[in-house]
Amino acid sequence: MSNQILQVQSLDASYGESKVLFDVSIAVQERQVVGCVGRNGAGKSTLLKSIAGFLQPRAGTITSEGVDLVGRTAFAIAGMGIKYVPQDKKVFSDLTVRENLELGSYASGDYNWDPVLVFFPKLKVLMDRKAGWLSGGERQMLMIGRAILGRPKLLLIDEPTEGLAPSIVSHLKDVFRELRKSAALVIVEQNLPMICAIADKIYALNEGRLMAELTEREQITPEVCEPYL
Ligand SMILES: Nc1ncnc2c1ncn2[C@@H]1O[C@H](COP(=O)(O)OP(=O)(O)OP(=O)(O)O)[C@@H](O)[C@H]1O
Repeated sequence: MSNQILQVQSLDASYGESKVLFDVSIAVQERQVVGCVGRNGAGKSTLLKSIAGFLQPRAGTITSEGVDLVGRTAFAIAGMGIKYVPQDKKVFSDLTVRENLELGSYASGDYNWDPVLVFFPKLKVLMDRKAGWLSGGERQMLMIGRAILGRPKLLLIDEPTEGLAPSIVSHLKDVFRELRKSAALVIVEQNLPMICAIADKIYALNEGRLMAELTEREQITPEVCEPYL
């Protein structure tokens, strides 16, 4: 279906000889929030990396609105409005927050920072601070802020709340609820109350295989997801 923001079909992925994903299929519609849960090493990050073009799949197809993503570079995929926020919260540590945002603007061609600063007003007072000195929460704000430049159609966000204080988790939850008004989100999360509060659909992975696809509101609960962690 061409109006699908993302369709992954029968994806196999590996690092060298080591196979990590087996026959994984997921679908994301416009403005949907899709959660991906699973134990450590289940292959969640590998799934996001494959979609974002950082890892070329061994088999399977990945399309966005009918356009094939496999074989395109990560830069080209980002240019199509599919932005990836990795788990490692890597920023340019020696550059200021402002300079990090400037690089995001340069890459996306979007120099309007108003939406970023509406979501994350704290970044205004941190503009001249080196990004390497930011707290984990502030760094996550910068990463997500940079990713929303260019008004992406799909955000792939890997464990955004890991290690963050409850107040920042709650803030990010509100930000994701706002972001979904203009973009679809795929969020890898271990925080089940948080992801269940905002997701329309949850995929559970285990040892590289899809174990469950939860689509009914009453299934999207921490209790139902817990056995997959
Ligand atoms: N660059 C790499 N080279 C080789 N193996 C890797 C590499 N990255 C990940 N793996 C392996 O692939 C498997 C899946 O890892 P992945 O990071 O996708 O899992 P995950 O579900 O995101 O786990 P976590 O929650 O711990 O981040 C693991 O067995 C991991 O050791």
